[in-house]
Amino acid sequence: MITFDNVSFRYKRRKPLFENLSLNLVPGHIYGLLGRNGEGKSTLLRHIAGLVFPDKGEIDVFGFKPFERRPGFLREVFYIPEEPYLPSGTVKSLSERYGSLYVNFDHGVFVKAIFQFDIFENEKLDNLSYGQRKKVIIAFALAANTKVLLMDEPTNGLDIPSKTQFKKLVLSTFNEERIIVMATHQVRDLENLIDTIIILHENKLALQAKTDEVSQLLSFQIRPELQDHEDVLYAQISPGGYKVVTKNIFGNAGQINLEYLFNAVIESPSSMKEIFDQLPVRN
Ligand SMILES: Nc1ncnc2c1ncn2[C@@H]1O[C@H](COP(=O)(O)OP(=O)(O)OP(=O)(O)O)[C@@H](O)[C@H]1O
Repeated sequence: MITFDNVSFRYKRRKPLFENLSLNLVPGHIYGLLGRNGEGKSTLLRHIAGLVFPDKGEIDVFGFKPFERRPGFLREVFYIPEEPYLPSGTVKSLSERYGSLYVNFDHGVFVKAIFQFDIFENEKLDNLSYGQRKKVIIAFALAANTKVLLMDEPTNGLDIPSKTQFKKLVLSTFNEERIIVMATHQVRDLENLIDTIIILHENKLALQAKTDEVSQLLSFQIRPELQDHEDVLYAQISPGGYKVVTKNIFGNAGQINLEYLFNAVIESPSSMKEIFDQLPVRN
């Protein structure tokens, strides 16, 4: 379990980034963390990883205070920053040298992921492109089998087939004991992968909802015209008419569009809050 209890934080000489932020993340879920540029997504991941500590409030990660960075904590939390660092050596040597830092490291998972990402085991890490380096660190992180896996913009630099492989690999290595949090702007890449959406907006948690809750409460449709639009929470013109987000009054769960959901939360935060306040409080 990861808990933020009334966390406030600002970088020195900067405006506040989080104000009394409370959050509960539980094992068995893949969270998608969304927010506009500079909203604090990377900073939130860095708080969980213990690389930044809060000015106020408490953070608990499976019983550890992250910023103490105890060995038991470091063995169970893997953080992939947007620009990951890789040491020198071959792809294979990464797993051989550093896998033992993680008690549950599965060399077989690493080899399989590397193969599926079309990377050669004997390739030198220094010679890899940005996207290939990203794939290697993702393969290593999935093989590390930590309880917590934090990924910042994991699909940046991945080509289209690799994004599909990425989703398959994440789902095939995921289990009920793990928490995965992915911060991204590439919302399409998260479709059918994440099961819970977190949106940060203006120093606060604007939304935390499971995808099935979103589809029960909201409807995403295309309307040829936008005449009677009182019920519309968000509309965007598109080739087939208007793509709109409305309340789901008929209760038929349909497909979610994460981009429109995000825009609806940013444009109509109070209406969205009212709708999502119907959900039970998470402890
Ligand atoms: N080390 C730092 N020192 C001072 N300010 C920082 C530092 N790191 C980030 N910031 C500032 O904190 C704010 C949040 O940054 P952060 O990278 O967490 O946002 P983000 O939501 O991940 O942004 P993006 O979507 O652009 O990647 C930004 O205004 C950024 O300039």
